[in-house]
Amino acid sequence: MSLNLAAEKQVAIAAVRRACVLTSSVFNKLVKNETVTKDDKSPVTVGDYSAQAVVNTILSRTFPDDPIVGEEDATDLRQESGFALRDRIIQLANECITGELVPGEKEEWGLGPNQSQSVDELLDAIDRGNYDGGSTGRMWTLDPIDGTKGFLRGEQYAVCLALIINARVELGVIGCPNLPVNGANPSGPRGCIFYAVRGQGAFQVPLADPFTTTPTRVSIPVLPGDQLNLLESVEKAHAKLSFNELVARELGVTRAPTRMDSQAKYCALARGDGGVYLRIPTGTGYKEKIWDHAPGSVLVEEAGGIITDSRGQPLNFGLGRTLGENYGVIGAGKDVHPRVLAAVQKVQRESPEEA
Ligand SMILES: Nc1ncnc2c1ncn2[C@@H]1O[C@H](COP(=O)(O)OS(=O)(=O)O)[C@@H](OP(=O)(O)O)[C@H]1O
Ligand SMILES: [Mg+2]
Ligand SMILES: [Mg+2]
Ligand SMILES: [Mg+2]
Repeated sequence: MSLNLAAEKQVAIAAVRRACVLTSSVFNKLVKNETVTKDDKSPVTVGDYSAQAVVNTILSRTFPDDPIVGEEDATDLRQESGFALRDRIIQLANECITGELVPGEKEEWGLGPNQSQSVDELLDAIDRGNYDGGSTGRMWTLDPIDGTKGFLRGEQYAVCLALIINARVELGVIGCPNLPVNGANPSGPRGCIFYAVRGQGAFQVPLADPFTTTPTRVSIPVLPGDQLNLLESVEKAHAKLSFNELVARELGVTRAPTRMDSQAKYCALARGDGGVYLRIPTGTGYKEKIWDHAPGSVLVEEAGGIITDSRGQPLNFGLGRTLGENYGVIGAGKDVHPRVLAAVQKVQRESPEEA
């Protein structure tokens, strides 16, 4: 049964749209000391923190009882060494949240021009993302900037938000400020939002034109010789690209893969720009985070695709902040997915050193 979730969808799209405007403008103003390295060596910028503050503030005003699993937390910003960064984040978040309504947003979701939030309010909003997750009830999951490395390079990144109810992703919204609106015209206008409510289909809407919504579908290969376009990570540390080469060979794919940061890969798959999402872990024991896959998975499923791990198991969003025992992610259209899964498993059997 499909849930309605009309209000949740509108709030989530409005919040993601605001965060996209914020992060695009931050990119143009970013200076060197506005990026810090987290304990796991990954980068985080004033853009990530302020986008999480904005989205969490909007969600908390509308759905005050819903917990949020967000990527970032404000611990570093509460220490004296983080005060300069903190002040910049507060300024950016307040500018964004008190700015003009974004189209499609209702008055009561945003904050008025005189409603700047205090430092504590915004740090607490960031920390609303500290929920541990779990298998029951409602929770949101937020990646304020997915693909921070892509963001810093001026390439693909995404603002990603999903609503999970009883461990099932029911709503996903992904904003891609740098993704061409038309995949067939890469030099054309950029910036789009993708969204899906389970049972209601998947859609794309340009960031600049919120009233032109188009349904998206995964592509269906017509001829047996049709070349699949593999969508892969950019960072070698995130996915084993040599494994992907063996899978491509097994599938008879000779065209070069498309490498792209972030859940923009799921969006490309959902609108038929790519044929396969393939992410095989590098064997370091890294556990995938739910915010890196929740919105993308419902989007692709609603666009007619299938998402599993490399064993063919569904992704389990009910185990906490990570996907736990899921190993790797394979996404593709219904007809293609079984072929890719078989190819992955064959390579795992025949080249165990790669698996
Ligand atoms: N070691 C390792 N293995 C797998 N995944 C990792 C790893 N380290 C980080 N991450 C997460 O990867 C997120 C970005 O994924 P991408 O697919 O965009 O990767 S890539 O940048 O294109 O390679 C990235 O998301 P963001 O931190 O939001 O950018 C991380 O959550
Ligand atoms: Mg990160
Ligand atoms: Mg991420
Ligand atoms: Mg992130």
